[in-house]
Amino acid sequence: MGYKILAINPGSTSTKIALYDNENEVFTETLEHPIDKIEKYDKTIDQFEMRKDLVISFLKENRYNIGNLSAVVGRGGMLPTVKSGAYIVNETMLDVLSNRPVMEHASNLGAPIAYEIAKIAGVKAYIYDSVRTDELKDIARISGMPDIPRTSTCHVLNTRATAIKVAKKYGKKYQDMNFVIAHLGGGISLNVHEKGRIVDIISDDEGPFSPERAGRVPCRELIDLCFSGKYDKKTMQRKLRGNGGLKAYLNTVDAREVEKMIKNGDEKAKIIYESMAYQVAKGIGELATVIDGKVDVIILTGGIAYSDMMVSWIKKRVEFIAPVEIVPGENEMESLAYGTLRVLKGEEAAREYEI
Ligand SMILES: Nc1ncnc2c1ncn2[C@@H]1O[C@H](COP(=O)(O)OP(=O)(O)O)[C@@H](O)[C@H]1O
Ligand SMILES: CCCC(=O)OP(=O)(O)O
Repeated sequence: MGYKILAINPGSTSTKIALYDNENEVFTETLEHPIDKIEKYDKTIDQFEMRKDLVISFLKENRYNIGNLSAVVGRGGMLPTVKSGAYIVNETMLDVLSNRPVMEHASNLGAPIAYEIAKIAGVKAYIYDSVRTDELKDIARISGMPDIPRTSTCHVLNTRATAIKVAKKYGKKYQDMNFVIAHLGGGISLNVHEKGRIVDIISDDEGPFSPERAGRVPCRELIDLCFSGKYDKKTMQRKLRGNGGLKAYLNTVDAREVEKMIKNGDEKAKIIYESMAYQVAKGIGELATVIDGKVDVIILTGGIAYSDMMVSWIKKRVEFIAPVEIVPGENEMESLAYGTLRVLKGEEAAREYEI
């Protein structure tokens, strides 16, 4: 039987949608949202109607019959804590994402949009491998400041699907291998998978800077800057996420642009870009210690893993730990669809969300 799955992935300035017929992609479309339109909304959830209407209009204009869908899946948002895999979207989840998400993030719109479209189709809506999947070991939760325990926020969707793929390539089960994975996108995060469980992570504010994020910065100076009176809270948040990293140093979030600058002899661009590689390598080394160095494979994934320059810089520092596999791209639409397909086929169970 052919399962038809609609995947919805809201990003900061676009909503990606994709239709899958079993494992086969029927189409992927990026619905762009001009920044001036997005900026007029106070909270992320306020963009719900606008983005949902755009998705439905696109499907109607292209004569896709919503009634034919078997399931709809959205990127899982900033929920307090969830397990890996699939959850059925329910009213409790929608309430949390609408009224008290852990953080403002476009992924908070994934479940509500999926839910509305699934309602029209008369099928279930799911989220899969939410950014807030938290399987950390207790020892990983201690931060050094009791007020701020460590929790897990990282690129679970792509990294877990990629690890499952690489395990297959090695002729093994994901649950039988250990991976350290770096997702190199507009934001960078790393995680360590021990026998099928993400036991520790380095989130996008604990480690390497990235094209648009500052990563870990010296705390004392950060506090001073926050209280300097120079910046309001929103501006400080944007310095960490949105206007940090490559954007702050080189005024672009496009790694390809940075590589052009380097090829044209720009020394500043070179040291900044190489420092990003250096920090990613440091993160990989840090996470290797979590599993006593017993790393089967290191994986580099995300858009910047297309870059030979970046990959070679990271590889030379970490390949003494384990073989390095490169799986470029963010692969999120496929990961959402394949995860949901496993649920529809009965290979995995979907959880009911509760607080
Ligand atoms: N061939 C490439 N070489 C270097 N960087 C690339 C290449 N293709 C995409 N990128 C970079 O990947 C980043 C986006 O990563 P991606 O995982 O696709 O996005 P996001 O995290 O925004 O979803 C951008 O900085 C982009 O410049
Ligand atoms: C690191 C948590 C997930 C996240 O920030 O995703 P994006 O980089 O896609 O915004």
